[in-house]
Amino acid sequence: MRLEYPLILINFKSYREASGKKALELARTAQKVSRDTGLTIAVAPQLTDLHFVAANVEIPVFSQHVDDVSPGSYTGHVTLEAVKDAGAIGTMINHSERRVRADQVDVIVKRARELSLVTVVCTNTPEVTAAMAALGPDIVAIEPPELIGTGIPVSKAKPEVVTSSVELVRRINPAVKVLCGAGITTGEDVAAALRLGTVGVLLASGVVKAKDWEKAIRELVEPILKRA
Ligand SMILES: O=C[C@H](O)COP(=O)(O)O
Repeated sequence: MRLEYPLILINFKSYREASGKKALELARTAQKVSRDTGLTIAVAPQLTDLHFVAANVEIPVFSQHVDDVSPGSYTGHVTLEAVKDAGAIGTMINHSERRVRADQVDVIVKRARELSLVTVVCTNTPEVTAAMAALGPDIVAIEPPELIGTGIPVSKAKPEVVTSSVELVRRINPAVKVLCGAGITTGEDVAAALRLGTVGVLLASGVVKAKDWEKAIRELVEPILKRA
């Protein structure tokens, strides 16, 4: 599946509000807004919900994590092959809440490419973003961990972190797309992220914990529609 941009990637994390049947409800809500607006809205459900969600929606579905192991005797691990079989189009790697070593990122990115899986490598500083871009993922997502879940958007609180990351990626590997995340909750936060040179956002609590998911997602994409 070829991803279109801008991209809104909603990470369900381990929130109870978006697990089990509710994971599919939220994914279908995202799909409804995506169909109405023509914008790419992707979801990253918990692993236990991945196949269930991917089998019942047409929007892009990502795994939140994979391990750097091949199929075989690896109890409790998650292989790229398994998330592909489950219907994911790609995977996040190295989220600040699920860190892996740089050498593991390197292995995963290379193997994901062989399997035509999209890779979203999460980073915490411009320097780490530059290092991860050199490994050739499809996407890097710069997210200062201290802003995660705060509702204080990185695109306004730390714009320089975003612009530095965009600039470094442009220099080191211009084929890599840049998302930003952490504290993104409003359409203006998304618009600010796009103005800073990213191609979209990675977010979680602003949608998952919203009382009205559809209203929250529509509000997020409104400014993008105005740009079009
Ligand atoms: O994966 C999403 C990021 O950790 C941001 O989380 P947040 O939108 O709740 O701040």
